[in-house]
Amino acid sequence: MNHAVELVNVSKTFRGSKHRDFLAVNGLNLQIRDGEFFSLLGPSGCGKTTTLRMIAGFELPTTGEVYIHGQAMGQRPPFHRPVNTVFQHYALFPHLTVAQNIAFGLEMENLPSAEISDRLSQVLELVKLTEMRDRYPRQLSGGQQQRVALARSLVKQPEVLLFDEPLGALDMKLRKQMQLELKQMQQRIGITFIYVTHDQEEALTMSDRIAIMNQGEVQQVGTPIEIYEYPKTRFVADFIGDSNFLTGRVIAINNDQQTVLVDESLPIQIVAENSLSVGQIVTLVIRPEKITLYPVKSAHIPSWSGLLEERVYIGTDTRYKVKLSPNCYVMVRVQNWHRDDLQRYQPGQQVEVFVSPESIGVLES
Ligand SMILES: Nc1ncnc2c1ncn2[C@@H]1O[C@H](COP(=O)(O)OP(=O)(O)OP(=O)(O)O)[C@@H](O)[C@H]1O
Repeated sequence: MNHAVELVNVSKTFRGSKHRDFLAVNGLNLQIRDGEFFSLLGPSGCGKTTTLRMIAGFELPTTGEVYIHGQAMGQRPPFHRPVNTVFQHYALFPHLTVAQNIAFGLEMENLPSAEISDRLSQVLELVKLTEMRDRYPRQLSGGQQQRVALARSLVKQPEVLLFDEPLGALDMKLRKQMQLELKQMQQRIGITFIYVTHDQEEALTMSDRIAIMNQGEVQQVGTPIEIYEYPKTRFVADFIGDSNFLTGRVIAINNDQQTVLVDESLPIQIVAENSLSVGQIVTLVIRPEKITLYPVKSAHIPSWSGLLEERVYIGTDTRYKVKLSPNCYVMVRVQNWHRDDLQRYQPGQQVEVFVSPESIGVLES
């Protein structure tokens, strides 16, 4: 398969003061496909920006190699790489119009004016700024300024576009709108986007695939559905969305269903991808919204009995805290379909807690 970008065993150590070195990126192997919207997601300081800067050529790896369309980048400077970076702080020239800002890079390359004009009109159309071509940056909204910054990169026709938290400065509503616009634009032009963000919802909304990073290492690479529904590590399950983590011991295995005992008194059926053995200690990952509450026990539905201790109304959903045993609690999220649902369960009430075996993740621990 043709990879747009490949990182082979890439590490970056920064020399600190008093010879204290800092390993910001540790033995990264990544393959980013041609035409893919790929995000690097992780908490502050996990090495996302450093990884992006090594692809762009602003930093050189301490070890390993970056390949772009099969070519080793070695020590090539940024302007000799077929990539372009869109930053959060888009420095538009205040004294140049939208069109002049976008065409600036092409003029520096001394391209023929007919070609500049053609490419400019195409890109203006693409980012829907044709009507605003003669305005100055101060006459534009934040979102429009961001589109000019994007157009300025697109007009250079890079094979790969790199984004470092490009929407960080925008307010929530505009940010959401720009997320959709960016995604649609990427699909229209079909080039590879590599996108750095610490915002999980943003990554889930826009990406074809996501790499979750922590402390300089990739924890998991997958589609948004794979990452959310099948987290492979506790870090991923905790970082993306909310999770209940329950420690359990495998007590029985029959066919593809296993029975796990949680907190030594609460049996539950699970379906594990990997083979488990009786006696093994595992961590169960249960998303709060995968849990169903019932007011009374049913003979047909296996459930845990619990005491509803807390209820928090959060608009779209209500969040409950249910005590299953003296040391074991679960958080439950129930969607507020009808206004009547809001009063259905009261703190102090006994409830039944049900989770389908297919909805339970298993981490071996
Ligand atoms: N030039 C540098 N010199 C020394 N340390 C650096 C340098 N650049 C980054 N680091 C350190 O490397 C680590 C990774 O930084 P990086 O900017 O890649 O993280 P990040 O995941 O992008 O975080 P953020 O979301 O906060 O930007 C951090 O601990 C940072 O302090």
